[in-house]
Amino acid sequence: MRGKKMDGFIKREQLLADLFSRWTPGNETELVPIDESIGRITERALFSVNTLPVHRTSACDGIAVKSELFKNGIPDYSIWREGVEFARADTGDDFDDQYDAVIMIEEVDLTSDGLVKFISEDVNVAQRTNIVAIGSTIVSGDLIIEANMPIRPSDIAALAMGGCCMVPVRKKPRIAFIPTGTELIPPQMRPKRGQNIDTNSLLIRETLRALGADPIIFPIILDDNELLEKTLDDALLAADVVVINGGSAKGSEDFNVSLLERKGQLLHHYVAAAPGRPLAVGIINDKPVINLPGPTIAAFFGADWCLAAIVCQALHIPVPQKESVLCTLTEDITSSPTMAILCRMEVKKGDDGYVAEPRSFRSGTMPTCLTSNAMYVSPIGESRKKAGEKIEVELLRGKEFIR
Ligand SMILES: Nc1nc2c(c(=O)[nH]1)N[C@H]1C(S)=C(S)[C@@H](COP(=O)(O)OP(=O)(O)OC[C@H]3O[C@@H](n4cnc5c(N)ncnc54)[C@H](O)[C@@H]3O)O[C@H]1N2
Ligand code: MOO
Repeated sequence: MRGKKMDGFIKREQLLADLFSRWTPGNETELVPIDESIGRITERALFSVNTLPVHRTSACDGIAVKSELFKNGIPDYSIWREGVEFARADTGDDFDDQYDAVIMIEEVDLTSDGLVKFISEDVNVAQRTNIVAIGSTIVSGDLIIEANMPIRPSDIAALAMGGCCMVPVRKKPRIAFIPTGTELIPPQMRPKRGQNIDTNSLLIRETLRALGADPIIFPIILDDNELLEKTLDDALLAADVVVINGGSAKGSEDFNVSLLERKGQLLHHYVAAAPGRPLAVGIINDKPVINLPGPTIAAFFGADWCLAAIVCQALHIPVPQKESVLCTLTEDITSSPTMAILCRMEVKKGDDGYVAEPRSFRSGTMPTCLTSNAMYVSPIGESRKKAGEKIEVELLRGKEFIR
């Protein structure tokens, strides 16, 4: 009996390289208001149109004075009046140009009738003492942020300082996702015999959003060749990339790969990565079309290595790297030397550093696998890892949540 075929498949890296050599993502950009720019990717380097401070300001809470009066030490201040010989000037305040230095408030007492007293004789005042110079925060023409950078809250503050209120960013790639399968029902319904819950529309929608794409989620499409073709045509009109989910293997209703072959160019079917070996990629009307395998964990892995790379290529950014930690493996894991095999892991704090417990997608329930906090992908060539061995696993949830 012929079992599962596990060799002769293309490696993930080569599949992506082949796709990217045949597909040039668009260079579309748009201007977004600064308050909607979080997470977007800068299209070009951005420079300040502002100079701040516009005029010199006080560097501390204090009183502004004329430094020339202090040439010979503290002058006779007994008749000083606020607004004449001195003025209040707190941190960041502008003040009248007759003053050119600021004395910290801790050095003086201000009386209720507007007089001032120096607390100590030991006060040095020179021109520009405690003064923030014009343009010392930012100068018109200064670089604020480079091109192809994701915008964070502190970047937004820098853009605001520089007067960049409409931000040129890369357009979010529109990724159509078509869930296929007559057996599928939405999560709000109770499954009956022969039915299965569509988990992947939500899984992929949120994955794509987090990657910076604009997902277009189609309704569940029955396993009907004509309907699938019509939906694919609609998706190609609406999106930059199309993902058809399910129907990727060899079942009697697995139409999608032949559809892809018929309508465009099929580049690869089956990849040296599991779960999700039957993943297919092709090009139709110069747009990538991915047939992502149906099982939830296969869709997860395919999204993690394939869809993430496609979105990042479209956004001109590198694929985000996950934080990894070195762990001691608690159980043997077997993989196939010809395949990159995903094993979800639960990383815990052990007596002697972190330990990683395998959460197999074959044994155990799926939620323990899907909600686990880490993943390990066996490199090609590796067939086994033994309990007690050290392995580097990638975290899927912050280190601070490891228990
Ligand atoms: N004879 C063979 N059978 C299978 C092979 C093979 O090489 N030869 N490959 C297996 C592998 S590996 C995978 S992975 C799956 C791929 O399945 P398909 O992409 O063809 O998906 P379907 O047949 O439509 O469904 C399989 C399974 O997944 C569920 N599914 C589909 N869509 C969703 C969704 N949106 N949300 C949740 N679950 C979904 C579907 O209900 C089925 O249970 O094929 C193996 N078989
Ligand atoms: O065995 Mo398949 O590679 O995805 O689950």
